[in-house]
Amino acid sequence: MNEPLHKPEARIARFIRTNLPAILQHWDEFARTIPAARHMPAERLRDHAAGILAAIADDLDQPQSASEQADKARGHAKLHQADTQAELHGTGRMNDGFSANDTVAEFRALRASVMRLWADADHAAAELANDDLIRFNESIDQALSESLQAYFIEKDEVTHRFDTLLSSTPDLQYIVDVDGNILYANQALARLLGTPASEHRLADFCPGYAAQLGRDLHAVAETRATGRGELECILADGTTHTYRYILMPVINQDGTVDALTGTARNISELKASEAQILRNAYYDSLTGLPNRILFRERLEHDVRRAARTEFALALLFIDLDGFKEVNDRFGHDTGDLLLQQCAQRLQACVRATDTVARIGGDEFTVILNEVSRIAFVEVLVCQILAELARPFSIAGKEVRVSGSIGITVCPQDAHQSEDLLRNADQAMFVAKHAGRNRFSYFTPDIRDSAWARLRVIDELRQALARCELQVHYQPIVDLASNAIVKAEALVRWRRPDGTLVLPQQFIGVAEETGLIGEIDAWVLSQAVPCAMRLGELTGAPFQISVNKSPAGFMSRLIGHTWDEDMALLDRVGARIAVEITEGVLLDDSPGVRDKLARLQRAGVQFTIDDFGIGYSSMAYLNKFKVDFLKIDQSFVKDMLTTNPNSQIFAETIIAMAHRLGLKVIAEGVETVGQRDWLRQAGCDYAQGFLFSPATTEERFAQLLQAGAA
Ligand SMILES: Nc1nc2c(ncn2[C@@H]2O[C@H](COP(=O)(O)OP(=O)(O)OP(=O)(O)O)[C@@H](O)[C@H]2O)c(=O)[nH]1
Repeated sequence: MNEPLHKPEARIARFIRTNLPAILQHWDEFARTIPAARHMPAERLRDHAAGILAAIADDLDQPQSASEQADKARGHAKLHQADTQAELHGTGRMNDGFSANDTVAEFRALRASVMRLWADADHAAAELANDDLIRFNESIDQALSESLQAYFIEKDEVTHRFDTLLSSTPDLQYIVDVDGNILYANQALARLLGTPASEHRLADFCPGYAAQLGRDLHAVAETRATGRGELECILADGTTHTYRYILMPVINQDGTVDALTGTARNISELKASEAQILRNAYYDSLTGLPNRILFRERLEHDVRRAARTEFALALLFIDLDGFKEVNDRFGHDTGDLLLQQCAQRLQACVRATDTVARIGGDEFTVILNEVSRIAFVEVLVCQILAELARPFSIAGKEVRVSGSIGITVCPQDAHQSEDLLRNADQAMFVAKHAGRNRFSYFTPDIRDSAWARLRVIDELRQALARCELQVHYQPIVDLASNAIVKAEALVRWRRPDGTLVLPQQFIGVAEETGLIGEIDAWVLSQAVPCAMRLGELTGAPFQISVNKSPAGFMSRLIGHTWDEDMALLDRVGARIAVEITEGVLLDDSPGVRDKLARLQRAGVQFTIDDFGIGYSSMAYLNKFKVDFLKIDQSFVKDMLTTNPNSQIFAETIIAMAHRLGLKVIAEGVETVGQRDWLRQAGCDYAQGFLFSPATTEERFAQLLQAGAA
């Protein structure tokens, strides 16, 4: 059965439409008291209100059943099917930051404005209570209800979106009151807290920092400045994590602060990688010891501190002896393990306040602080030497090295860290050259001779560039015929002022610095054409021996000259004999073996120099084709005077060489007696001052043409 419809009464609708500007102006004044509306442009405020009033006026024009009217009074009827003006209003106000109360207040103001103007419009008081007014109120209630419903739907959606956003991050996000009680926690924080987050305080996820967080929260609330901090907490799984947190005040419109918002980020990985970067920059990755950079910083710091106390500081420079051989014999991995064990042994010898550092391949330094008596340093150094010389057990193998140690003392020897390091290095060098496995104190003499050595290195480099080196040739005589049959090329260094520098004054330095490679190559480049010229002179191939230093065989530095050597030697073959020491043949490394094989393929002959004073293992004579043995001059020198054993050695070498099909050359022959003895012992060749010292090619050619030395 159809309900009776109310006849439309359009008086208020008409009134609203006719008086809209006045109603809005009235409402406007009222609305201005709403805090959130204060900063909004007047038109936007009015547009919303005008829209709602228009919708209400339209509604009032519609016929209504009694139940529709009742529903409206409770806000349960919908004005239209599509989104109503009121719903749009609610959504808009939510997004404009209005509170629900503000939104309700707007409707109250609208209602009051219409009613006030309606009353002022001179209508009869009785008429005020008529259906129009009731319908108007019902409509406004319905609109208010729709607006609020839309407002809360929008609010829920926005909250959900924010919650999703905040929960998608692994960072902890929170809103807390000033005492740290949680008002909101995102999922990451809620998971850490376990039980509902609202039952917790922020510090509950990190109880050890409750006091710090409490202080920070109050400071932020008071100062309104953003607070920052770091805390470290042990999580439920027992792992320790570092969090960096931010706290920001939520400032109310009246300027007060009841809540704070913030995030806390787990920076444990960042911290770990920062620590790793720091370790890489300051620590040696193999041994874990401070590296050169940190060592320098500590030394500078310790030197400054020592200057403020009455204590001395001692600096030790330790270089392992024979470490290269460990690498060569057992492999680089064993070398690495040895360095690690050395580091541990060194560390175990010193106090926690001292520094052990690895500053290079097999070089370590030790800073000893607060040295009251130098005797203590010496005791410690002896202990270190003993520790390094004690066999190492690496992967089931026994490996042995030793150490050479230089010691310098601050302030006695120097005040600057740079000078101290140089002193200790120079003193180590002295210990090494005095026979290794020992220590040496720095002295001014050491500095002087180190400077002299540096000067020689410098001058030698220049000598090579300025062609100050010369090659002299010493005749090698056939003892049976007394004829010159070969020569040994020997390098000389004549300074521009005419002074001659003897080989023993620069060959050692050249070997240490790798310059020997260049020198050997240069000598060869002179000897090869000389051998050709002398051959033309005599009408038969003439052989010159050149020395090839062990460093020249082993050093990688001079690799570039090796190919140049071979280019020359491939052309001349047996006109060149290469003199090498036993040590070269004992070196089992592939690099040396390869070089010897290349020389042999070129047809070059080999002389073992200084035979009898080195390892004399002789096993290599079986493996490697040698052409000549050179009896060291030390045997020749005293064979007829002080040491008859030298004769026995010489006889033995000659007999053995001949049985192996090798020829023997005696060097350092100075007397007729020595020559005659060697001849009757069966020695094949000899060289020495008795025949001629090394001389220029011109003089040598004259000797050769004269037919005898
Ligand atoms: N296994 C290994 N070897 C290294 C490392 N750093 C440098 N070396 C090697 O260490 C050696 C150091 O050279 P030297 O000090 O001349 O060798 P040494 O045999 O101890 O010589 P002396 O000091 O004269 O006794 C070189 O052969 C380098 O290649 C490393 O980290 N691991």
